[in-house]
Amino acid sequence: MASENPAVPVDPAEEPTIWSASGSYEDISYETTADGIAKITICRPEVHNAFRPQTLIEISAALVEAREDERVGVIILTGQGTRAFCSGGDQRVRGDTGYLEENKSVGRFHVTDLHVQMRRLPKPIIAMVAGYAIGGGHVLHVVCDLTIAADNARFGQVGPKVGSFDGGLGASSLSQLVGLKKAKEIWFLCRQYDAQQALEMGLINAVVPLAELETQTVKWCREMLALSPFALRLMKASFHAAEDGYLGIQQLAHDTNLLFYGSPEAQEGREAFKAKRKPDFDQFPKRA
Ligand SMILES: CC(C)(COP(=O)(O)OP(=O)(O)OC[C@H]1O[C@@H](n2cnc3c(N)ncnc32)[C@H](O)[C@@H]1OP(=O)(O)O)[C@@H](O)C(=O)NCCC(=O)NCCSC(=O)c1cc(O)c2ccccc2c1O
Repeated sequence: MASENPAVPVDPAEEPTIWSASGSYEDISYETTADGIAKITICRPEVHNAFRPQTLIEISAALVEAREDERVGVIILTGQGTRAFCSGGDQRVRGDTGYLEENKSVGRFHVTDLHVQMRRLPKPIIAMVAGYAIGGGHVLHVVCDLTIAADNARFGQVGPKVGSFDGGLGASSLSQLVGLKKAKEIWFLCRQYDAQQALEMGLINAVVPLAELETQTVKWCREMLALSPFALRLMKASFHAAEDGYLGIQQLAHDTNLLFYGSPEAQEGREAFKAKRKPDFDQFPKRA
């Protein structure tokens, strides 16, 4: 919002949001703001934004786009319209071998790789949820780093009702969020929970009026954009390191490498190799 008094600087968190669309996608849209927010929207409102393989392939491509874009610091994942964030796998293309991509006879679960990609992506991903986050759509928001929900949001798992289950992050991350007993309740009873209940159980970060969902989510994004991107990257990796085992440690370790490469000590090793001389590491302290 423009300040009425030109002497008073505009709070960047209050700047109006102008989205620019890019890419050519069938099931999603990809938009960015000039100040570094990317928004990925599932555009299948006729099925409450259920995903088919193509949808997940496109989300994955858009995440790569957002990751590679050095201007982007935070990513919003959402669904088109106000009735649903996402209702999970499109049951119309669920085959006997997994979800079927067009023109393929053998199915698979594209979410397996997508969940890993979201977890390893070194920028915060924020789920912006209006309406249903159900089944695999619920797991998607669980895998996001933060969730802002509209007051009409409804959360729940339906797997055991429809002959499915997600024992991956849909179980482990969920129980980290809400505790083991509550996570088991969510899966064993397949109830739906409203936004307030979800907030109370630690499943989401905030509930806002539906009409303010995007402005509030953008405000959260801008607060993150004002912070050190590398510190956020390391915090995301740190939160996942233990649960992700060696691969979690790998992420943190390689992030440390990124920092180490900038140090005179690492540079001495590189320069000595290139100059075909012995490296002089004696100049560096053996730090306590
Ligand atoms: C979400 C609902 C509770 C909403 O109910 P409501 O009564 O408001 O709306 P309708 O039921 O009338 O829905 C409107 C319209 O959308 C269609 N639709 C909704 N969800 C889906 C869906 N997931 N797939 C296909 N179509 C859907 C619905 O049929 C209506 O169409 P019309 O033509 O009749 O108008 C309720 O809709 C609901 O319960 N939906 C089903 C939720 C569901 O079963 N989701 C799948 C769960 S399993 C899953 O997601 C999953 C995916 C994976 O990739 C996995 C991978 C690995 C392991 C496990 C996985 C997994 O479990």
